[in-house]
Amino acid sequence: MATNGTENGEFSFAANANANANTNGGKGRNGLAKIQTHKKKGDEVCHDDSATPVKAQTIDELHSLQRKKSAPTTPIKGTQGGFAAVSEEERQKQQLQSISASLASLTRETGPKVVKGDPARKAETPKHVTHHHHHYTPTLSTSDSALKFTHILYNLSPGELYEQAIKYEKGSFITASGALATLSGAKTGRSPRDKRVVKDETTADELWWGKGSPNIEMDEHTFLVNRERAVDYLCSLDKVFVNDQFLNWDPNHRIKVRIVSARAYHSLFMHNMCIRPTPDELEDFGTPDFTIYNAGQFPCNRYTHYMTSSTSIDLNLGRREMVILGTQYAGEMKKGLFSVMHYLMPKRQILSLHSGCNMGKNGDVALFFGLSGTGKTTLSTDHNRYLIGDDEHCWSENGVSNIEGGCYAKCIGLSGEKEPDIWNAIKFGTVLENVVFDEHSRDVDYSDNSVTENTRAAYPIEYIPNAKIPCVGPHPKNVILLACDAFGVLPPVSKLSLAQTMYHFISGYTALVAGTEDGIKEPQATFSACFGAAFIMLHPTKYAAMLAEKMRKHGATGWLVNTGWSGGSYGSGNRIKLAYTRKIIDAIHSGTLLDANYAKTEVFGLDIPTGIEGVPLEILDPVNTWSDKKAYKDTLLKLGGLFKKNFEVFSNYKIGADNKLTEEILAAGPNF
Ligand SMILES: Nc1ncnc2c1ncn2[C@@H]1O[C@H](COP(=O)(O)OP(=O)(O)OP(=O)(O)O)[C@@H](O)[C@H]1O
Ligand SMILES: O=C([O-])CC(=O)C(=O)O
Ligand SMILES: [Ca+2]
Ligand SMILES: [Mn+2]
Repeated sequence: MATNGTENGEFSFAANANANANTNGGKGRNGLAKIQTHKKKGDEVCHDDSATPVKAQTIDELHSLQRKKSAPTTPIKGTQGGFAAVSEEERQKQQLQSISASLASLTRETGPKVVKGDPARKAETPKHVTHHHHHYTPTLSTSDSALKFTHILYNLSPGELYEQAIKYEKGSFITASGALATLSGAKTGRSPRDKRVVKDETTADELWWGKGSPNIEMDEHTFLVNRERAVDYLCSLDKVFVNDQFLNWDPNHRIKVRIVSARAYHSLFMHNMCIRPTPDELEDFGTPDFTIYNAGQFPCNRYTHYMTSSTSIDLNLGRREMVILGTQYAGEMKKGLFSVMHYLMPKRQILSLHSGCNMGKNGDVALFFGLSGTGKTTLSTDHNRYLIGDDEHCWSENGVSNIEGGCYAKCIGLSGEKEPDIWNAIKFGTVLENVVFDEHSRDVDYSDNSVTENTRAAYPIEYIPNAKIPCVGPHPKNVILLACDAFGVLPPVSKLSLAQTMYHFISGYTALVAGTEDGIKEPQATFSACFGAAFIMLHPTKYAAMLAEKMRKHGATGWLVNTGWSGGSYGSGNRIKLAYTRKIIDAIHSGTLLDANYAKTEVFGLDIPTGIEGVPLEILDPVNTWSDKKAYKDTLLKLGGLFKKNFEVFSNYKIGADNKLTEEILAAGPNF
């Protein structure tokens, strides 16, 4: 035995100490006391750990053991009648060919060379390399871009996306509750004035264009210029994220979407917001019905026709493609796809709705319409009811279905006491946009609007404990129209006739408070047809007629709920307590409000209940809560006038089969 531990020419403190331990009773050669570990009887060698040895010879080998090779994302289908199905190798090749085809430039002969996997993992040599070839004969012309590989990070899991975000995207952090905090860059909300739709022979006739329409026209050629810009940008990167997912829980009307993006944040956001395919469904995915090219970090070219800023969100219904340039706000993808559904679904006699939706234990379904910030997510997330969805739905002959696989909740002022289900959904896997947190504890301060007022959480719907999965339900019984009336003159709740429901649906009113920085501002009335004019593709009366028809057929009751101010306008009154609004909503669901006694209000002619359990009597008629009665009347007339003015453009349109409903709707507005 070597005496100084230099066996094999190596020096080891442990070996040295052990050797000494045997010869001089615990004293090292230099007289220092040896650090004594448990000395087992009869064991002459002192081990510094008794665990079983690691099964690796090198550090690299050790690390390679840590990650188990996962089953292929999509398992190989069983063989049928002795004939082998497509081999895994072949299937992977086809999938990559499809992705290369998606990313193909329209002016060069081949799609990019794509390879699966993270370029950072050099050890893993690319196995499946694919080039997409157009059908004409390739020429020998080539470019630098044709020589390089683009790595495809395909349907990554939340864990993988967290790591990509944290390693490569500045501003990505794990919060104390496990969510991924991200920044969406310069844009923290949607850019409706930069959203363009290709006007071609078909869409020129089908879509709503002109005054009031959200569809700003662009031509096909300009679309292709922007598409090429986005595709070239994406292919120039070392890696892009590709998500293949679904929209719409109604299996007969499911839409396959592919999202190509440059950021892990975008991939995780869409992973949460769209419906996640099972491995089997992914295997049969084939060609997507719609593709998004999100090159949001790259601006559009101001020399390109139609471009008025560095942002452009372009929809081409004919090509079934959307291109995003110059905005990283993830909501553009969500709402862009919603626009597509607002086009595709009505073609199939299915009504698409900007609404939340939930269902009681007895199967009674309620829809919650309302503009941004009026309470769709907050009120459809109800501990006593099943959540079908918080924002986008379809109403077909078979009932309702959620379009999405996740929720997108506003976070400003969020508290665990007031909104426990949303609070608890902000955990591992959830994307938290633009929030502020403590740099050490990573506790989020939901009251902090330093980055933006529009802080958001995107989480899979199953993070809400009583989510109804699959997210479908029977025909709605109640249709609740939410308005956040910062003027404080609309009653907290009123029961609507069918004509009134249509009037308020087409009006799409809310009044939010403009920026609060330079002191108190006047409430700003917003009218947005169908409570989502920014996303509709056809004329509002088309959707209104479908809603009226469905409500009549299925005997649904309409309600108008003011989740805004009481006791005065913004500045003197206060926002109605969420607890009271919840009591009102409870009474609608249970049916007790349907049977209550009602009184009519002046100007708007609304039927207001004379009592609701758990809600102070005096707030039910807003006139009681204003100390200055004249100011109340003036404000009421002012708002009534705004409604009238807004509705003028709709007075020439026929809604439904005959003129009767149209006349009733026109008469159902404010009267003074
Ligand atoms: N009485 C009330 N009723 C409903 N919401 C209230 C009330 N008082 C305050 N709020 C707050 O208003 C906000 C409503 O936002 P919510 O996320 O539900 O909007 P949304 O209608 O889903 O909008 P979006 O379409 O933009 O997602 C929440 O922050 C909620 O806490
Ligand atoms: O789309 C968004 O950014 C948020 C949202 O739900 C809406 O505005 O209706
Ligand atoms: Ca919402
Ligand atoms: Mn919304």
